[in-house]
Amino acid sequence: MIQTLVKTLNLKDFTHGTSSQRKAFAESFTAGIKETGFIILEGHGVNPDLIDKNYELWEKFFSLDTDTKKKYEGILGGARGYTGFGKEHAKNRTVGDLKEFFHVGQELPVGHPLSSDYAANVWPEELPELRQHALNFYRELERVARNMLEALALEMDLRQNFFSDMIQDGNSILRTIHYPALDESMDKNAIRAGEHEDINLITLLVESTASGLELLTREGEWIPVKGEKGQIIVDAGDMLSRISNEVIPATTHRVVNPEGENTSRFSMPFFVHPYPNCLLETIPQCITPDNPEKYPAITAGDFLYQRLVEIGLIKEDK
Ligand SMILES: O=C(O)CCC(=O)C(=O)O
Ligand SMILES: [Fe+2]
Repeated sequence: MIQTLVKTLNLKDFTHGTSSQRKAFAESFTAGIKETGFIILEGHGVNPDLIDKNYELWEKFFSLDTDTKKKYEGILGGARGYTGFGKEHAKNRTVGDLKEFFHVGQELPVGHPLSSDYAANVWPEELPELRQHALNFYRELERVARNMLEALALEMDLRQNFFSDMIQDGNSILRTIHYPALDESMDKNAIRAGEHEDINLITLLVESTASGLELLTREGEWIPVKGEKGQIIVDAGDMLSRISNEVIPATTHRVVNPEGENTSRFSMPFFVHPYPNCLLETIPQCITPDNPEKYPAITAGDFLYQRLVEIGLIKEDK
């Protein structure tokens, strides 16, 4: 049932296909995120060795002692660097998630007009190789995101670069997450990642090392989704929901605690964000008499700030 509900698509159909294959890909992707919330992507062209190398290096980082990891903590509400265990919680929860993670953000050349909009990345000095591999991976995921957004624009009858221009030099985040094996000291009410929607336009979830990811169907049923090695799961976030006037709702998902073998889990979501000054305005085609405009325009930066307060990563200025 799960296999039939969440479609598997091949990105080559869009990047190298005939015009009818491109159209079919765009249609299936859009229908998938609209109706189910997730699609599984193959043929994305990200080198498997690059994925393995990133996992290998990040696993080494998370195995460092807590004091060492904390040297890289606390940069702009977790926008960059390390966020410690239990700190982030889903929007309507007070119990922290059972995870620690590390954020890598956009790096632009010195003198680039947007370079001062972004905090500098932090790199663990214990792992000198990490920077190059993480940034290569970031660029590759940006490329895949751009393709997916072009497909979405095609299906929505928008100009090809409508969405991909929004993420040009954008504020996307590569998050590597470590969910440790459960132990007695952990809060019994906590789960690996509480039910939530992502803040951004779309998310690319690179193959995780274990199961646990679940999707809430439009019918209100939780179903497990596990990408196989080499696959990327793609879902829609709140920003896309907002500008599409909820025509494409954000996907509700969570990561549940292991039931069988109690092992740690690693995953790497890439949150695809616009540049901070990008105006999130409702797409006119998504406003109809039955679906009048729901949200005023807001910049991506302001929207992100509001949401980071809600999930406990930023304390609001009073
Ligand atoms: O670990 C996963 O598979 C999903 C993580 C997630 O949903 C998130 O960090 O927003
Ligand atoms: Fe998420």
